[in-house]
Amino acid sequence: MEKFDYIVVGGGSSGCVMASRLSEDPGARVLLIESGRRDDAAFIKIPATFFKVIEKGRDIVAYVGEPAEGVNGRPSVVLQGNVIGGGSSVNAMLYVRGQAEDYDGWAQDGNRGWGYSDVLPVFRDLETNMEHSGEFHGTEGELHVSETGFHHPLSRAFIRAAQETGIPYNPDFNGSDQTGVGFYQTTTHNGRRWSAAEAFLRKAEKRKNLKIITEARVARILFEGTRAVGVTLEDGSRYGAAGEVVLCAGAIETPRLMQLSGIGNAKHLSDHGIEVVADLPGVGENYQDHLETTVQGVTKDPISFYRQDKGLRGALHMAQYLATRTGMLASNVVESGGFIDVSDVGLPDLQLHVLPFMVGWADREPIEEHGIAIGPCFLRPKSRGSVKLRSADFKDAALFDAGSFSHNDDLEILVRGVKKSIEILEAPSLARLIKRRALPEPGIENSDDALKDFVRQTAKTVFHPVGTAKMGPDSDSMAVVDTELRVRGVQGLRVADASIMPRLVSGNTNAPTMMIAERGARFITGKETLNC
Ligand SMILES: Cc1cc2nc3c(=O)[nH]c(=O)nc-3n(C[C@H](O)[C@H](O)[C@H](O)COP(=O)(O)OP(=O)(O)OC[C@H]3O[C@@H](n4cnc5c(N)ncnc54)[C@H](O)[C@@H]3O)c2cc1C
Repeated sequence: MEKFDYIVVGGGSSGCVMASRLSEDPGARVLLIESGRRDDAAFIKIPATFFKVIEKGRDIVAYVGEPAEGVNGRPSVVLQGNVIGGGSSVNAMLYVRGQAEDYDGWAQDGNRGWGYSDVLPVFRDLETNMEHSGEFHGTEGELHVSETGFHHPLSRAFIRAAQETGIPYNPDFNGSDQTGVGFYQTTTHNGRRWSAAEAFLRKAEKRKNLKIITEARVARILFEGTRAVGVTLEDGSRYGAAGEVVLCAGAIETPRLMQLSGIGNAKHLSDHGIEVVADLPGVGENYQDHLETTVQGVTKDPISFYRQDKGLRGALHMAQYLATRTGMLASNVVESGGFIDVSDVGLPDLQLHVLPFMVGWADREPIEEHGIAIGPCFLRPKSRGSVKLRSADFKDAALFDAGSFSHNDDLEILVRGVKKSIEILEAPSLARLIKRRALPEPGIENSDDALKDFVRQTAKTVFHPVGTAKMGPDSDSMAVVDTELRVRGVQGLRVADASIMPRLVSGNTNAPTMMIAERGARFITGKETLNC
């Protein structure tokens, strides 16, 4: 059995950061195992073609949840990256950290050392921001953050229209106040996607002490007693870890791997004939995700992204992009949006993702016309779901319940979000471009019941699953990892991905997940300690 000091399971957003940091010490032998292929596909690199990556499906996995009452019996379909870079190679590239209050809330729940003042320096250390500098932004990190070089006229019109409804313009959602509308900062650099792989792995993969295996799935963590000592792959091959195994497989696969390996709710594991290594009832529980619905308007003129990838027009966009890295293909598509407080709670509780075309979903064909889509998305869900085992067989998909709208407040926020989005669509700067509203059907905003039904029928994830191996203090019986991300009840095992978030942050999850991995690596290498 080949032996390493550290084995990192999953080469996604967190795994790239982790493998890069652990291999900085030339004396440490590090193995990174990724189930997907390398991130060589051209569509991964070009910002606007991330839709093609999703359409083609080669570099993503779709997790299909149980049909849920909250979404009119529809199953949740949650896409996740299955490629080097993981989510950061297939996502919409929005760089958003969330609110200071998110992290202060984690700390108030007993996670000492995870307040905003603790995590802000880490965000800054990782970042090179092309526009912003000062208290909130870094200028020397590996992660390039910039505004894309292309802003669609519909994105600009949205920003003006939203201001006409009273929402302020905000040039920096990662600054002192998240409130407002504007252009998103993105993980792009010189017109290309800047994934965690580009930022952290490209340099590290040249090191002799880092071995990367792709297209290989970890099936189980190996234990000697309660110490993690390695992993077994699907094909039966084994690798040893003299130091630690670090789980970075994402919020669906990480808890599944833990359960398959004997870490989880003892009763659930025993029901599937799995020998219990550690009884941790929190594994796979506390699943949270962001859901959004959609408000769409058909434009008078053929100005949107609709069919811009086809025929001669598509070829011209590609030629411009290849020659100059500019034009529509340099756009991350979800260029604009914002954060608003629709429930008068004193902080934004709703995010808007705006697309300069009318998008469909797994169970909803796109409207075949030019238009704009405004996606209201709740920020701090109260609903909870779970990831459990269907069987002890690794090949069986997880029994996954997204818990969509299991708490009514989440539904109410989206109803308010739809009303606000309609108001924006009807404000002068957009109204002059819009021929008719396509979704929701005009008139239904007069009935809250009809709006609720519309939300249940159209709500979809924005692919931010977290929380299934949550961090928490000793007093929390559902905590899976301690504040240095060590799995409770065992030795030599940590989780350093999106699973550890106790509560979902108020925004997109890629930047927070990389921050978590960076801290995890600092704890492992002893660069930082919380003495927990
Ligand atoms: C389509 C999409 C759009 C998104 N848009 C945005 C956005 O614009 N901005 C933003 O901030 N966030 C966005 N996100 C979310 C963000 O990308 C994720 O929160 C983040 O990537 C999670 O990082 P992670 O390391 O926890 O998991 P991942 O990045 O998913 O990494 C997990 C990795 O582990 C691998 N893996 C899983 N199981 C195994 C196994 N058994 N053996 C070996 N390898 C395994 C997977 O293939 C994957 O590469 C988006 C996500 C998606 C899918």
